[in-house]
Amino acid sequence: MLKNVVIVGGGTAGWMTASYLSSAFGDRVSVTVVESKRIATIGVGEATFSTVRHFFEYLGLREQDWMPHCNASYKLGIRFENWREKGHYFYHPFERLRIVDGFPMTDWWLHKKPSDRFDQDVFLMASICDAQRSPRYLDGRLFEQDYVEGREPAGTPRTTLLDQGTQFPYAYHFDAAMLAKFLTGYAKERGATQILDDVVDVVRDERGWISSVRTAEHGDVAGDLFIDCTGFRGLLINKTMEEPFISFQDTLPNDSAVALRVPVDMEERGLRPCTTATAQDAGWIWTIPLFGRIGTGYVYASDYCSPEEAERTLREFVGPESDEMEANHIRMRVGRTRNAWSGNCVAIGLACGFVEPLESTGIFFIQHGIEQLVKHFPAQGFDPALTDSYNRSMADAIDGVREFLVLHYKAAARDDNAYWRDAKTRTTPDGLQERFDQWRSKPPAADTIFPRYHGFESYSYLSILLGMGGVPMKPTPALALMDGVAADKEFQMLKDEARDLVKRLPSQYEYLAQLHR
Ligand SMILES: Cc1cc2nc3c(=O)[nH]c(=O)nc-3n(C[C@H](O)[C@H](O)[C@H](O)COP(=O)(O)OP(=O)(O)OC[C@H]3O[C@@H](n4cnc5c(N)ncnc54)[C@H](O)[C@@H]3O)c2cc1C
Ligand SMILES: N[C@H](Cc1c[nH]c2cc(Cl)ccc12)C(=O)O
Repeated sequence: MLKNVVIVGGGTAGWMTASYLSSAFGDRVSVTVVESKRIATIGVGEATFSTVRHFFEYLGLREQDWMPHCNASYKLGIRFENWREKGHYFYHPFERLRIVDGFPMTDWWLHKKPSDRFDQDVFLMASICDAQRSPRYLDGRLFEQDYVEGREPAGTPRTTLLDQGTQFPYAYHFDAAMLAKFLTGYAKERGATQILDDVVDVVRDERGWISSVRTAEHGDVAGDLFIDCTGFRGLLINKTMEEPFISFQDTLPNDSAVALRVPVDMEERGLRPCTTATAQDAGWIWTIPLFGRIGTGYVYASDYCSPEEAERTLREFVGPESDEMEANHIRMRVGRTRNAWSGNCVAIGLACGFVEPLESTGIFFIQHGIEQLVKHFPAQGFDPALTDSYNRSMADAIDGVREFLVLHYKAAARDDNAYWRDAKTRTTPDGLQERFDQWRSKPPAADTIFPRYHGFESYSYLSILLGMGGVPMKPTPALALMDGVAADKEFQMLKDEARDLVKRLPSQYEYLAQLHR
């Protein structure tokens, strides 16, 4: 059996991988992380998917075990601002749609139009986010009793439902560097070895597979399986194994970012329980509220905006609190490595692939890559069928998210400059235009979205299409022939429940202040 795993890279990908493998295999597999002291991690990556809770559960970690160490807060969804026109906003929440008489509430919304805020009419989360409420009561109970959480107390045999479509009502925001540090401790306590050194060369055998990585001061580090977590560099998978990188630049032009970390007085400002994506002249600005500061950054297309202009725009957006803060300029490699697994080398994290963080998918790709690696873990012989299956799963997840992100720009009603007008006519990934044309007549459903697992369900597509406002959606004809009484009752119930929850739930600041105490 395969015994020695060597991970190169100590960012979020490196230490998430080391933690998970140490937790999965214990001392039956040796895990070594080689990370440079000289090369910085990307320094961003702070909002997640709701399925990240399976990662922490698999490690036997409860929220109170890790959140206080990472300035973590809750994310009930994403608030998209100014994508339709200035002043307009809507939410894409972690909340499935209720079904009435066989149709999702968005279909009934298109038919009855109870108000101009579809998100407030069909989701509870929109009101909870607007009121900056916590998803948990001060005694820790979750607002939505339907969610049976903690089925297995931490530490017993774990289940990971990542690809079985659990829908938990929230995700997290956390400080990426603090999480990597926390997971370093977790992994080392469970036997992982950390070597702080630069990999300066890679030794390959006669097959071209990696036999060891050569470090500057600690000699050669041999292994059976090598995990490339070196970020955009792709030191092992691209540079050594020569796996080509497929650029998505033709369909997703945002290739740059400038980020700031800004301390804020949360007691005074409050703590919105969601990520905000505010459209700009050449991209969009993220605002991620952590406990004690905000993470913010402008993701933009360098064809339409210079780094200096982007930094000016970001500082103006944030205001005087940003004056003393140093900006972190980032060039993004958008696309994916053709095969994440080649020979005895597997790329996880930015080395595997990346699309702009509009739907917080970077850490989702890492988690998916790790979970799939355990599911496809090789025997000594490395069965090519396992490698092929792994590569298909990773390619589908990244290609599916790419298509979903392109949809955001095609569906955005904004057309007030070349950047937003070009977004409507730019090349689309194969298959999207046909699906797009279908959705004009019949709203997206499970069988008409990207067909393979990529983390999103049809309600996410409906949220974006209805929120962005650029694609007129027709009501479903059948609803005009039905009495609709049950739908009216459901709209009223949603309104009553939302009002009641806003009244009863604590503010997110109140809940987190207690948790971080
Ligand atoms: C602007 C931006 C915003 C983002 N926002 C989000 C978000 O909100 N949500 C989300 O899920 N994802 C987000 N992401 C993606 C997320 O940041 C990454 O997925 C995550 O940080 C993983 O990075 P990594 O560990 O793969 O690479 P990195 O953080 O770049 O780490 C690379 C590691 O490799 C080491 N290394 C490199 N070369 C060598 C060498 N020769 N020898 C030894 N060590 C070496 C470095 O020292 C470092 O430790 C964002 C990305 C960008 C660019
Ligand atoms: N796997 C789903 C993906 C998902 C569902 N709703 C949202 C909302 C936002 Cl803001 C990001 C991702 C998703 C999940 O994580 O629940």
